[in-house]
Amino acid sequence: MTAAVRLEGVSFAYPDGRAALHRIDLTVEPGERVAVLGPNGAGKTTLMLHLNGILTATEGSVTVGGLELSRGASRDTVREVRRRVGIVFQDPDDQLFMPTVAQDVAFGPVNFGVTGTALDERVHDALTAVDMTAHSDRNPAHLSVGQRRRVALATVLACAPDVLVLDEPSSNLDPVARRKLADVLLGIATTQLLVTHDLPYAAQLCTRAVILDEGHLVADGPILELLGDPALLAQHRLELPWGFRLPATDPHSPGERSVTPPTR
Ligand SMILES: Nc1ncnc2c1ncn2[C@@H]1O[C@H](COP(=O)(O)OP(=O)(O)OP(=O)(O)O)[C@@H](O)[C@H]1O
Repeated sequence: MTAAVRLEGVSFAYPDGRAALHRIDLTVEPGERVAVLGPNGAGKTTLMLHLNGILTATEGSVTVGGLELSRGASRDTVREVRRRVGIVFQDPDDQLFMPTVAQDVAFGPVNFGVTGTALDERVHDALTAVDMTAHSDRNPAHLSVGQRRRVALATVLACAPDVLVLDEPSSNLDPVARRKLADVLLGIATTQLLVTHDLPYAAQLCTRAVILDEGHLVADGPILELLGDPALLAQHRLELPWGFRLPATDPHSPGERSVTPPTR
């Protein structure tokens, strides 16, 4: 089976010379949900930006569904990878720029050639998934931060990506929006990478976690095993919130996961 995402020996240094990734090897299979954890400055965002060609590895290779994103990759390759990989940035203002919510959500699919009824359905389904249909004619700039985050997610869902990358998806969401987002993410079979400091949310959504620290991938395994290792967490400035207990059994195992089907 072709990996959804494969990084082999990926190193990256910013133009000012700061080395941010060191020989990262990571393979994510189709349908996996992987949490990317680590302290501030660990390299999580840098890694994420390699998955659709915003940054290109200084050394090593990144492939998405078998397509390689090297420095010399053609425009067509980068465009196809950008169709396959949807990134939801932490700051929704990075991806909202149209006069209305509906136009913002339609922007991506239109760009990839979707028109007519298919386009209307994409926009409707994506806004339904994030519970924002009632706001479709509003100016995104007039929405609250949490509402803008939900619209930003809809802009990516509407493109039906093979790989969904989310940077701190739970920040600024009220508890209901947070729960509904979890339902949406658990209800779609898309491969997902979740970059987050919200360890309970990661445990709820992901089966596997990787820990980055100072640009090195220092741990990779079942998320409950990693989060259940206090020494490992302490070593990498990770902490479970006060009073939080990991589930005694794996909530992701068949029959035990509680998933509310998304309304789409
Ligand atoms: N544009 C840039 N130029 C130079 N160095 C950068 C740039 N962006 C990030 N860095 C550095 O690269 C390293 C990794 O940063 P990155 O943003 O990937 O970390 P992160 O794990 O996402 O952190 P956080 O949890 O704080 O969001 C840090 O040392 C950071 O200072």
